[in-house]
Amino acid sequence: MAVYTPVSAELLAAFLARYDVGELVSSKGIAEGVENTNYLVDTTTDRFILTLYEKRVEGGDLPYFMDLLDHLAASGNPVPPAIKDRDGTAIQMLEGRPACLIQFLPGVSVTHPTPAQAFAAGQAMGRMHAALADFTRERPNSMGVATWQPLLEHCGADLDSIAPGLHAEASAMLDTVLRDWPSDLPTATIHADLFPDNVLMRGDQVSGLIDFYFACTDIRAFDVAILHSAWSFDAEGRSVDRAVGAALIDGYDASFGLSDAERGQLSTLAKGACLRFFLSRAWDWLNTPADALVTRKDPLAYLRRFQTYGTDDLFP
Ligand SMILES: Nc1ncnc2c1ncn2[C@@H]1O[C@H](COP(=O)(O)OP(=O)(O)OP(=O)(O)O)[C@@H](O)[C@H]1O
Ligand SMILES: N[C@@H](CCO)C(=O)O
Repeated sequence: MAVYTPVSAELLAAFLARYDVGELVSSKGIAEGVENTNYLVDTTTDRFILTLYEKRVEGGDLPYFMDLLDHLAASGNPVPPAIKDRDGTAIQMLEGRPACLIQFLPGVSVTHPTPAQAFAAGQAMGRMHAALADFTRERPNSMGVATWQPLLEHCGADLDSIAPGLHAEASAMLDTVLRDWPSDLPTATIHADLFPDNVLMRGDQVSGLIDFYFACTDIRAFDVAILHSAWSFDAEGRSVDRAVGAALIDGYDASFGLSDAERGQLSTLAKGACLRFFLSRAWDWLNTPADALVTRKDPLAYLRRFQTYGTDDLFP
């Protein structure tokens, strides 16, 4: 369960008193997620998500994320803007962490996406990219290609405690990706973490896109590659569902589209996506505090995906 920072009922009730949202009825730590502390909060008027920003989210980046959400919401994308208190402030401090009260969106995250759901997710990403074409703010990717070598070095030989020989294998993965990484593809604002658990669905329709805290300026097609690597494998990364993968790309093409140059680099971008999530998971595996209520995610699930992108042509 991702609750790094416990919030008492008394403190939460006092926090909510800043807003016109009624009084606290109940709150519950949310099991999903590894990055931030999230509570589901019910008041006498509505349901909300309370997020306390933890390790990888810098407080100084929050105004960028809030502007991005406001921009997407204004253009009809199903994203949850932060609620403003009576003074018009969205970004607060709670238990020493930056915190926001966020609109709750209905829907569920799918665990085993169908091609129809994958099409809808690809289409939703395309609509998001279309809406972001005139979003002018920029943020470097804090988990982008330039960070992978230092992160690998920080993990160091400890990687071998996860699996024997893992440090050497990860170094070889990095060499491959850095050798092939494209430098001439269009950059734009991307979500950079659009996993199935960050897409809320009702049936085959997308009802919410959440968790924009890795959003940044990077190669736009990298977002599509991240989507592909996250959606078209089983959780352990052992088997790939080509129909789901193809549906993601078809959905994206239906609402935005890839150029031939972007399409030709998807395999390299997908390997980069695997390396990024392998490294963040490996770092967390080695460094998660013993008392954190969080379920660590398996880094090897992304090593296996990387291997599959290396052997199979998943973007014919
Ligand atoms: N606005 C929202 N509406 C409904 N549910 C939400 C909302 N925001 C978050 N959630 C729920 O909380 C869970 C965790 O949120 P989120 O994905 O933002 O956490 P995280 O720790 O940043 O996760 P991740 O590991 O994906 O980076 C989601 O899977 C979803 O169930
Ligand atoms: N979505 C990521 C967590 C964010 O870094 C993962 O599943 O590893």
